[in-house]
This record gives sequence, structure tokens and C-alpha cells, in this order.
Amino acid sequence: MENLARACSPLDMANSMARSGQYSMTAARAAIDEAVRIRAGAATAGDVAEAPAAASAFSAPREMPYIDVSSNRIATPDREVEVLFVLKKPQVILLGNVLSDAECDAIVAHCGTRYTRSTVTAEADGASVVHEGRTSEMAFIQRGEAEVAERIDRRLAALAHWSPECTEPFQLQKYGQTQEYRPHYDWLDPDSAGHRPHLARGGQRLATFVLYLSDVEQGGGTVFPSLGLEVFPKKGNALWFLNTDSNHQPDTQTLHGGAPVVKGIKIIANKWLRQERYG
Ligand SMILES: O=C(O)CCC(=O)C(=O)O
Ligand SMILES: [Fe+2]
Repeated sequence: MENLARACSPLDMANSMARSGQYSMTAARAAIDEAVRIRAGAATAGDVAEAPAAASAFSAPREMPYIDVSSNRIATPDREVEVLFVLKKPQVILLGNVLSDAECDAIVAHCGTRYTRSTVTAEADGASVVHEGRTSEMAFIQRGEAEVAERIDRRLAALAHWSPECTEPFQLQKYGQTQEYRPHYDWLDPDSAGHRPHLARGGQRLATFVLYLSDVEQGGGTVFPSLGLEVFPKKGNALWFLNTDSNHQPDTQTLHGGAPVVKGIKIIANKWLRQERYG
């Protein structure tokens, strides 16, 4: 109540209540909505019963990263990118010519042999654990580590109108024959105890860039089972999708995965855009 009176954002309050570990996100939002209703009632001449029913405090749209797809070419400070397709809801955009072949090769070479078996975030305790649903290998490029990665970071930030500081470092994924990442969500689940510490560091993953760093001879598409959509890797292309709605709430239509590679090697770099500064 005191926080509402001081006009904190309801979503920030709900996030911090959830982060405290004492409330699930759902319980935090319900408690705040209830406090808003009581306040609205108190403000109407003391007659709570006749107070207008307050809409949820969470209905206001919040700032989102966005890509300008009003034409089929996008100028970034150092490269012209092509818009290959746009799916409007949920938003999925395929971009061409985002990276040059040389940039793809430089990023792959930079990671050399530093790959280890990929992990996922355990729902119970947030630990990084090996999972049969994700059989690829992974490697990270930390911020400031490689000039080529910095340049691409700036390009993606310009494309998405979002600060590079509010993004995770590049995560590379390498898939050999038969390797895959079964359908999953990229958003962090506010109601999962294991995801809460990750949410506390940078907030929700609002959007995903998948950069294709290699061509794949056969298989290895990025699939969206709820949308009937499959996108095949092409070196230099980037796939973008929003993981949440405009209120920053998880969108369950964004279920997606990496189909098994049949022939060749698939290498991608993930870039996740967060609500807040990350790291
Ligand atoms: O491999 C792909 O195409 C998608 C990878 C992915 O969804 C992820 O790493 O979160
Ligand atoms: Fe994913």
C-alpha cells in the first residue's frame, strides 16, 4: 500500500515481491491488484461497495524492444539488413544479411574448442543441469572479450532499439548429427523457484535473436510447434522473436526448438534481450 501511494510501478513491485521468494508472481500480482482496488474504494467518498471495479494494474503496455519492419530493408550504422518474413502474433521475424560470412567465421574461430555439453536451468533450484532434451554443446563470449562480438552487439542493439547493456552475453550452440534442443520457452517462469534468481538478475527475457553462424546440409531447423513454422539455418541470417506480450508477461505461443541435425554441423549464437541491465 505504501509503495502504491509512492507510485512505484505495479510490475516492479510484483517483481520485487516475487524476488523476495515469499510470493509467487501470480500471488504478488493478485495482492497488488487487491491493494489497488481497496485504495480506489477508499478514494470514493468512503463507499467501497459503489466504487468502480478497477482494471488490473498490469494492463498498461510497457516499453518493448522492436524492429522496424515498415520496409524490406533496414539500415543499421554499419550494414543493410533484409527483412525476409514477418509473423505478427506472436512476433517472429527472419532477417537476412545480418552478419557477413567473415563475421560468422570469426565468432566461431574465437570460441575454438571452448565448448562444453549444453545445460538448461533446473526449475527446482535454478542450477545449470545437463538435460536429454538439449544435446548440443555450448560456449559463451563475455562482453568486451572480442571486437567482432562487440560490433555485432551494437548492430543488434540498433536493430532492436534496445541497450546492449540490457542483454545477455552471446551464447553459442553447436549441434552435430542427431543433436537437438527439444521445444521449450526462452522466458523465465516467475512461478518457478529455480527461475526466480535468474529473473532477479536483469528481469525477463523479452526477446530472442538466434544468429545462424553456419549453413546446415540437412535438418536443424528452428521449429515453432504451436505456429506450424520451421526456419532453416542460413549463415548470416538472424531469427528474432518476442517471448512476452506488451505487458512483459510470458507468451506460451513462443514454444520453439532446434530440430535434430541430419547432416552437417549447425552453429548458432543466441542473444537474449532483458527487461533491465544484465550482469
Ligand atoms: O537451435 C535452434 O534453432 C534454437 C535454439 C534455442 O531455441 C535455444 O538455444 O534457446
Ligand atoms: Fe530457445
